Amino acid sequence: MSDGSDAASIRQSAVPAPRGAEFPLPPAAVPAGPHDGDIADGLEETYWSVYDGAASKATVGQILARLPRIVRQIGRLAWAADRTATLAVVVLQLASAAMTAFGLMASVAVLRELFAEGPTPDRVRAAIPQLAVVVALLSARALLEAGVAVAQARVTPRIRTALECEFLTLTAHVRLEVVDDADWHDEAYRANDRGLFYARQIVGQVVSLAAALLGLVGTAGVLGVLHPALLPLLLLSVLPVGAAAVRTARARFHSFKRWNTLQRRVRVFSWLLLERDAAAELRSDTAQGALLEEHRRLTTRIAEEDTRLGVSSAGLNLVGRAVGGIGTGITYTALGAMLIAGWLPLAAGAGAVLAIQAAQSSLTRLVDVSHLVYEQAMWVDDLLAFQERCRTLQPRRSGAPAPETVKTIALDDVSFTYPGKDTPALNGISMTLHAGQTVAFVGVNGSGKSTCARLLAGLYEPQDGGTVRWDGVNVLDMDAESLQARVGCVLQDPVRFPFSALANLTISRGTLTEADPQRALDAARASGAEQVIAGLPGRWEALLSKRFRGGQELSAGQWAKIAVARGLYKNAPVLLLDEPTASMDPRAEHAVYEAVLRDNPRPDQITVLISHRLASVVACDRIFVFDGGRITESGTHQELMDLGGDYAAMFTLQADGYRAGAGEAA
Ligand SMILES: Nc1ncnc2c1ncn2[C@@H]1O[C@H](COP(=O)(O)OP(=O)(O)OP(=O)(O)O)[C@@H](O)[C@H]1O
Repeated sequence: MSDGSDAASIRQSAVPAPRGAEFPLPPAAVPAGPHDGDIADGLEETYWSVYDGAASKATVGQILARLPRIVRQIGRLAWAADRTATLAVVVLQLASAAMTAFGLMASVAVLRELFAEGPTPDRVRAAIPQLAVVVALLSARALLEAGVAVAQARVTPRIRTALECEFLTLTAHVRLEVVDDADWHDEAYRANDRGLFYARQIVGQVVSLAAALLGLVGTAGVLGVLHPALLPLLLLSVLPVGAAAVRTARARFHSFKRWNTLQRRVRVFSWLLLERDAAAELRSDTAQGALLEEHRRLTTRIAEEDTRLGVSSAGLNLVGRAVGGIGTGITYTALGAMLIAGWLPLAAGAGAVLAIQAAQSSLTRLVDVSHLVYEQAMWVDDLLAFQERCRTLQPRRSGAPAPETVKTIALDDVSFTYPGKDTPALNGISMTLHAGQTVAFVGVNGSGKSTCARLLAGLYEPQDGGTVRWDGVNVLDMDAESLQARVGCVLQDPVRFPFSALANLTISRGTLTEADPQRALDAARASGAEQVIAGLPGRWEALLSKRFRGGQELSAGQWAKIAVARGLYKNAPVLLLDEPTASMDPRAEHAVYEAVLRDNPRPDQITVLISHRLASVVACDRIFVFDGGRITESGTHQELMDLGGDYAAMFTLQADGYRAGAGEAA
């Protein structure tokens, strides 16, 4: 051990020099939110709003050109989800459109009887059978539409469930380094948040689109039967209505985008004001007022946007109706001329008026829904493209399963760079670990310890030709997930599974329902989780989450013990402990190390311990010191102390701290 003056000089060399003045002062006014500049502008550019307002930018031609593909795509999804229900939707929808057309023809027949020569009572009596037909057809249409709604209600949730299951299966299995990629994460969030949501909505919209289109075709057919010259007349009447509907739909989508942007921002503030995790800090920072002020400012803007949208919609509707009115005026004038010229009987003229009105309302609906479908299809496309991408990012499923036991793991020239990073996290690491050994990884923050552990766990794969071999077999020749099943990992920030205490252990063996009671008890004893679980009402069955009724709250240290128990319960040939005791009290930490590292050495297990508290690694068989992604020193504690390098400097610094504290206390 070095004397005091040596320790002081080592300490001085180990402590990094203070940063120079190159780091600029922050501005005096804090930007209010997660995005600089104007709120709406900042949020509009976020990854998740990429397709918001797409329908307001697309031309009518673009929308029309895409619609058939969208309908085919949704049809395929529906067909795969439920063939019978999909077929029912199509057949019933067609039948309902036919009923509408026949209903119109029957109405013309009623009018013909009413406009015929003769006394009024006779004319009314003569019209009664045709009236009965109209009523029967309308009733049949109502029944068919109800049938469409029932079939649609069957198929829609199935599409959503099928897509959601596929989405989660694919994303939950992608390789770990993919999840580290911020772009992938953004896409996953977007697909989950929007794609799945709109996938459910779009089915109903496509059905409405088909209904509106069939309605339009049906009325055109009726007009063609009444008189072919009525068809150009229909065009004259519906075109201005269509143009007005396009304008209104665009304005609505544009405004919706702005509204949505603000709404998302408001949710951030409501979440912060409500969320349990933020509650303590919010109060201690006395920040409620500041957040409420921001919330109020945004909700005021939303209210303004709502009013603006309402006023502009009213204006656009008025213009639309005026334009439509001109079209209708021209149509009716032409219709009148045809009647005067005797081209058309009066009853057919009245029927034409009914048909034109029906066509106008079908067209308005068609324009509205096609904009909606166009925009929603962007999100659904996005989801499907993301799923395709995830299919190419799955772990290796070829190769033999990893062996149940391992004697030696050898890393040779292993390098690894995280996606999007320029500098490697690991750079030419070589080491050999033997069963029965406990090794430690130490080093400054960011030196590559956890990355190396994850490579050992098969969670990452070596790049640039480096190899990891289990008993001589390259891990790249093994099934990736079977390899991961052979490594128990306890991480510094363990997942707090909102399940029972027992399920929090069994999950490490891939099950929430089947337990090995003796193994669970042994793991709980060795980790110190036994006392935690014993103190819970319900013990093993206690639910570890306050989010649910009857759930229990654990402290960070208690969660750490559960996490260690989980790692031990896995009973794998390799156990990685990545700063598992950082949040434990000193006695609990000591107990874990005693239990895991000293009392319970397993000749068939390789244990890797990552720790910044160097007192806990003293007893390890070998210590690897990491710096900048390389191993700079390795050996036993004594060998490294004798070397007088970084490890000795760090160890002495920590030991000195305790000694100084003890001196002051004395
Ligand atoms: N998921 C990630 N994505 C991108 N870079 C990462 C990721 N995880 C770690 N890194 C980077 O890789 C380098 C090594 O990180 P690593 O977590 O392996 O260090 P460490 O020695 O375990 O650090 P610590 O002691 O702070 O836990 C660091 O520069 C870090 O910023």
